[in-house]
Amino acid sequence: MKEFDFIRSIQPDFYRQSSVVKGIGDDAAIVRHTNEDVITTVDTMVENVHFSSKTTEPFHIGYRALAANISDIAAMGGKPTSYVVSIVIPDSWSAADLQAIYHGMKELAKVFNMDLIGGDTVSGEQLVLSITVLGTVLKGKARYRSDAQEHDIIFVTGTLGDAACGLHLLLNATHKEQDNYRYFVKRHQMPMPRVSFINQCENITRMSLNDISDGIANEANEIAETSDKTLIIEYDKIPSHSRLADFSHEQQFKWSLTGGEDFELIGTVSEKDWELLKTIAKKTNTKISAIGTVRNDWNKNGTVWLQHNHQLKKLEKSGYTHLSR
Ligand SMILES: Nc1ncnc2c1ncn2[C@@H]1O[C@H](COP(=O)(O)OP(=O)(O)O)[C@@H](O)[C@H]1O
Ligand SMILES: Cc1ncc(C[n+]2csc(CCOP(=O)(O)OP(=O)(O)O)c2C)c(N)n1
Ligand SMILES: [Mg+2]
Ligand SMILES: [Mg+2]
Ligand SMILES: [Mg+2]
Repeated sequence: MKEFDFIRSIQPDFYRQSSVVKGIGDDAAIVRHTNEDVITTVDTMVENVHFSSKTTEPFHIGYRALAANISDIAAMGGKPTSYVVSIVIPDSWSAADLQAIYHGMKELAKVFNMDLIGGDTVSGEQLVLSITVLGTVLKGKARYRSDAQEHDIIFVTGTLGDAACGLHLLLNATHKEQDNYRYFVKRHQMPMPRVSFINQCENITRMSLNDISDGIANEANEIAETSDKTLIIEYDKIPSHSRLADFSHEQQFKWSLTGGEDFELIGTVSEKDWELLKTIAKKTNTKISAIGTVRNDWNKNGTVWLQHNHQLKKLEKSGYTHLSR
């Protein structure tokens, strides 16, 4: 397929958002927002780093790349509205595979009423998919990692370690075992960012917030550092799916703390807002768990501590990192 035919084939027939003034078809896209702050985020997925032929069908490559970006919009307390896609395509990828990648993005975009408004197409050695998502939040109402305060309750949505367990199964287990643990495999391939929950939280006066892409050991440390507070997390309170108990304690420990890619939210709220947060979670069908508290301890601020087996140990920033060599 030629570049122009490809672009024509992925061009949307209509735009859902009235904010799109110009979509695909000019030198750049134009969106117009007058009453909201605009959120912009980009994440890139690279073959054999974020996905491989063993772990993801082309459909899932598109789906989870967009999900990862939408999750960052949710982590700012916003609503995703549109996305821009940059793709590097090796010769070996068929036209049908490329359509499937876009189909994966389109399916998730439909859920959140989002529009594809532009992108870039390049040929290269390795499949790379980079997505920029735009979103909106009421003026001045964005949620920052730096807003944790003393006595806050630390919460997480959903269950942790699921996606890492799914990845482990996809890389190491038989098809039969993968079928037996379809839930975990699906959590890796088709994560669902927590947009509806966070968009119902407008009456929570203050909340620090981060999404879990690299594992809570990382994300909790980011909250502790930027808020200059001490986070105390109780390991036994970290929620996990009941079937994670089929795996070893070491695996459960590693996946739930450092596995990443669950695209759940971790945040902190004041004690007085905790009941309201639980009500919102119930209304939006969101599992929510209190996993610890925030302290202001001058000689520990900027760090996270894990209460486990009657011991309090420093939880290092030990999740997934790039450029580690
Ligand atoms: N290459 C880069 N150039 C400019 N800013 C970057 C680059 N990489 C990361 N950032 C910025 O650093 C911050 C942390 O990025 P990252 O750890 O990837 O966040 P997340 O885990 O939420 O995706 C973000 O503000 C991001 O925009
Ligand atoms: C084939 C394969 N190997 C390993 C992983 C695990 N993995 C890759 S990147 C990553 C962390 C999240 O990606 P990153 O680019 O750091 O996203 P960000 O933190 O910027 O949102 C993890 C756990 C994977 N998803 N697929
Ligand atoms: Mg990132
Ligand atoms: Mg993030
Ligand atoms: Mg990362």
